[in-house]
Amino acid sequence: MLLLISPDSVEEALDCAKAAEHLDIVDVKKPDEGSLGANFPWVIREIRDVVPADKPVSATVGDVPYKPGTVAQAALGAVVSGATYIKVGLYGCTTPDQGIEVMRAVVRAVKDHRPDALVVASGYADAHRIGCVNPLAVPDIAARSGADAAMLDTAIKDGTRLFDHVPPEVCAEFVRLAHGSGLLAALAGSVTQADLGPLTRMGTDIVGVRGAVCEGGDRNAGRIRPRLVAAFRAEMDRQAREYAVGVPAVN
Ligand SMILES: O=C[C@H](O)COP(=O)(O)O
Repeated sequence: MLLLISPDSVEEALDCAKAAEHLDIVDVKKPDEGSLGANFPWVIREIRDVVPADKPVSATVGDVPYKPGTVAQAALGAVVSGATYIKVGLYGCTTPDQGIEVMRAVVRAVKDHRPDALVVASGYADAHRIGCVNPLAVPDIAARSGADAAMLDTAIKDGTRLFDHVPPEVCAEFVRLAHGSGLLAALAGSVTQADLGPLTRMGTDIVGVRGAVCEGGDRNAGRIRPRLVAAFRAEMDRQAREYAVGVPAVN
């Protein structure tokens, strides 16, 4: 399982860089513009410059409306700025067809510019609270639009977590659906170390985290701390080892 960490600024990205050996992907976002809030192109560029070259930089394109042209252009902005994982939150898409339309436009915009960039279609575990597409529709949206990964995050960061909205057995079905279509499965949403056992066992490819590696577990007021990234990775590694030898780790 890969560890994706979401800094909100160049300063936080520098702290991620200090913990680079413990993480896999640096994901640029702007949390004060939403769960998948998009940051400025120059911030993506500066973060690309300070993160070690062997670590991919991801960027969120926003909690996007059902406006395929607008979103495609924003996605191109992210890839031109140096991101090679482009994450789109299908916030304003109320039907799978709308999600496919938006994601097809994004895939074309991104891959025309950079064929090796990965496109991530993200739904929301708490979709029922915001009225967007059902979490289990996301793998099919991703597959039918030519995206590379299906993801879930939470839209409303009020302390509720991924598993509060989509229980582990349903997340496991999400992962199965994604893998069945040849996609990567990414899961996030106030994930804590306690969630790593189930996430590992269900075969999650990427876990996305911010709050759990911020001081005080506070994704807004707290800052990302290298020692918390290291501790999170240590628990991921422990779960992976236990799973590999068939001994369920005690959470
Ligand atoms: O992509 C991952 C998100 O940044 C997760 O943030 P969170 O762990 O604070 O919910």
